[in-house]
Amino acid sequence: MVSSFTKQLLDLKSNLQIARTLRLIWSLEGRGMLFVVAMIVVETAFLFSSLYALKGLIDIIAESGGHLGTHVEAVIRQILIAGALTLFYNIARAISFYSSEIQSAKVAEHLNDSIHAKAVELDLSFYESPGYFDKLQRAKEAGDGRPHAVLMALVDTAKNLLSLGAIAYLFIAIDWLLLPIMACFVLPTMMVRIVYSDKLKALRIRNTAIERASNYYSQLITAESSAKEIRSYGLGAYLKQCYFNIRMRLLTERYKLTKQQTTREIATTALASIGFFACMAYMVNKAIHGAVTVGDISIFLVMFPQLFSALQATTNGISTVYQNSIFMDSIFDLLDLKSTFDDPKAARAVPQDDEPLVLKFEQVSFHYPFDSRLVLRNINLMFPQGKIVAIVGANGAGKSTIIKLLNRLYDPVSGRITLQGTDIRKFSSNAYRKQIGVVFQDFCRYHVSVSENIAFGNIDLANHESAAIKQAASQAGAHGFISALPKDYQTVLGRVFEGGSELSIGQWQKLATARALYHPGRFLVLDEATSALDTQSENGLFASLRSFLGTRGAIVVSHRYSTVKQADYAYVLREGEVVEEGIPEELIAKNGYFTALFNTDLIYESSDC
Ligand SMILES: Nc1ncnc2c1ncn2[C@@H]1O[C@H](COP(=O)(O)OP(=O)(O)OP(=O)(O)O)[C@@H](O)[C@H]1O
Repeated sequence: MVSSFTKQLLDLKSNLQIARTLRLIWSLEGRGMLFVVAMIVVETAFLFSSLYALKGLIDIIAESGGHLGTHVEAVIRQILIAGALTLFYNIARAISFYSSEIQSAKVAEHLNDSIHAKAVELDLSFYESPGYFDKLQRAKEAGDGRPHAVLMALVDTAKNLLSLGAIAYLFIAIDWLLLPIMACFVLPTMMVRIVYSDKLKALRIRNTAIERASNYYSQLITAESSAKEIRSYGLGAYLKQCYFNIRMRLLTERYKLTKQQTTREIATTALASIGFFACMAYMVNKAIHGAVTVGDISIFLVMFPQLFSALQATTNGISTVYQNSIFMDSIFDLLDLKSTFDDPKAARAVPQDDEPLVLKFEQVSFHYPFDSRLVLRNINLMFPQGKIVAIVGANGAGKSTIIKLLNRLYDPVSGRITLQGTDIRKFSSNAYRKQIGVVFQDFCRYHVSVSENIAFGNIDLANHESAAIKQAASQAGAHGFISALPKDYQTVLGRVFEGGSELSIGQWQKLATARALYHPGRFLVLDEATSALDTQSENGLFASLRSFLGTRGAIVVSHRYSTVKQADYAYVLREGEVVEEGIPEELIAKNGYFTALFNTDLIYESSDC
């Protein structure tokens, strides 16, 4: 038992996390926290002074031997002192409670902000790693209240130690023997608590992975994204059972431990009660012989439960500090992650002149961060501003990967991507990305207003002109359905918020296109941006694409010939390599892989003619 307690105290990693947590709190809310600590000390001082004043009062009453008349003044003075101290104690307690709540909320907000800043700062490769998700999930699970919990547990422990010191002083003042006698009877209960809090902590760590599995099932059962399939495949009962089985496994282990703890605690608290009565008998015996006063006995009666709870709170406090430090570990793990690509210290300015820009892939090869398989091999591509360039290929050929590299979400493993002859790694990634508006294949549906959905395309703009937003929507073919929404451009979308309107997948896709068109970049990337559009909408978009592109360049990924044939140039990708390239009509004439890819479309086209 003792070894587990000392193990906790000597656990170096936990100690480092506690120190770092305190440094974090200090850096965020140092003064406020000092105030909280000071108020707690003041509160404790008032509590024990008021108790001591009460003891004095009882002693005066007892000494008067039933003739209070001669002691009235002393009694009134003592009552006033005890009353004033109790009042000050209550005020100090209220102030320390209020200030600690405020400080805790402030620290929690700062911490949430840091976690969000880290999630935004890290590059996309982190989202490929299950390890990152584990860290993010653990940090989120740890909760923003942990630093405060560590601090409060430390402060409470200090406060309880102060109380123990004050109680010990009072007991010694009555009779020093009381202290060792009670320690013998009370300590076993404390030990049981320490040992079982340690065992509970170990159980929690052991079961983290199972706990996550149960969270996964719970999320699956309740999420909107899985609601349709769960109903149509009738998966509800099965998934519910999976969740239940895991929870039962977790609960059974927990119950077993709690049961053991309870039986041991019953025995040790019985021992503590024996200790209490032994001390009482000892005190009464001394009182009979006039060695202690009635005030001493009264204060002993008041102090004994205080001693018990202060000891209990001290040991619990130490356990809480260490348990919370494990959670802080998860938060610090996340905050310590470093982005894998750093912007250059002296970043080049992205060319702003009117001269048309050219983006180039030069001998680019690439594999994803956690997969050594090359998905692009020595590819050369050219995207000039003012032209529409198509990238075509079968599923898995590497088209979307090119778009991710183009947007500098990853860097090539060899070769380079250039803008106007300069390696794009020499620009700041934010400034570079401002040149490219993208509709990703798996675009995002923002559950905010229609206007915001479009304005997100150029969030740095100070004022969003509603005419410009409408223009982007019209170009994307979205204006019609937006006008029919209850509050047209001010309608909140999705079902996450009260009164939101849901769109069809095709309508969401048109909105994503409007967002990219609203983007100020000189290139527009459409990665299968019309996959959910009806033929009429798709034809409408591409028929006018060239006119509203103006001087911008476009890079279009599509599986439909009707779209690809609008391009000035096309690259044909097969298993990560460019196997054909040229003007679409010439590629058809070649009758090679390009023609094979669009065979069915071509048959339809010719039958339409
Ligand atoms: N995050 C990833 N980690 C590892 N491999 C990936 C990742 N994303 C894609 N891949 C692999 O890279 C290859 C190219 O994928 P990519 O998404 O670029 O294909 P695509 O041509 O866009 O296909 P589709 O037409 O189906 O959209 C595939 O073999 C795929 O398995």
